[in-house]
Amino acid sequence: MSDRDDQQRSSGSADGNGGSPFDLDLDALNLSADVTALPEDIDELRVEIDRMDAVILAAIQRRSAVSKKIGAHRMAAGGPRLVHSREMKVLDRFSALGSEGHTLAMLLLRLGRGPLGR
Ligand SMILES: O=C(O)C(=O)C[C@]1(C(=O)O)C=C[C@@H](O)C=C1
Repeated sequence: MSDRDDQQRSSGSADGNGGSPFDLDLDALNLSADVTALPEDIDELRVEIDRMDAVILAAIQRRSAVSKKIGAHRMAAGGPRLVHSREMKVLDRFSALGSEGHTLAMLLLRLGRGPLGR
């Protein structure tokens, strides 16, 4: 079995990306929600929390910047500030997290487009 096969198996999906259509090497970031192999030591677990927060923060900052860039392009071309269909897709995506996913998705959208009504 190849290393690639191993990666695909360990991530638990056929494409090795947790169902993502993107060519993301999520295995390299070690993002598996299976934490059974982690130590039981709280200090060590907190190091992993801190690492995850760094990844999440960087991802949110990049997402916000990309979203602002799209918005600027669209509005410069005379388009609308918001695209409802795209926002629905984001909300749907984060419903994987349950009801709090909606709150998180709304927050991500707000970070990208700025507060409404300005
Ligand atoms: O996809 C777009 O057109 C965007 O402007 C990005 C984005 C987002 O952050 O996901 C932001 C504002 C829009 O209302 C819809 C989606």
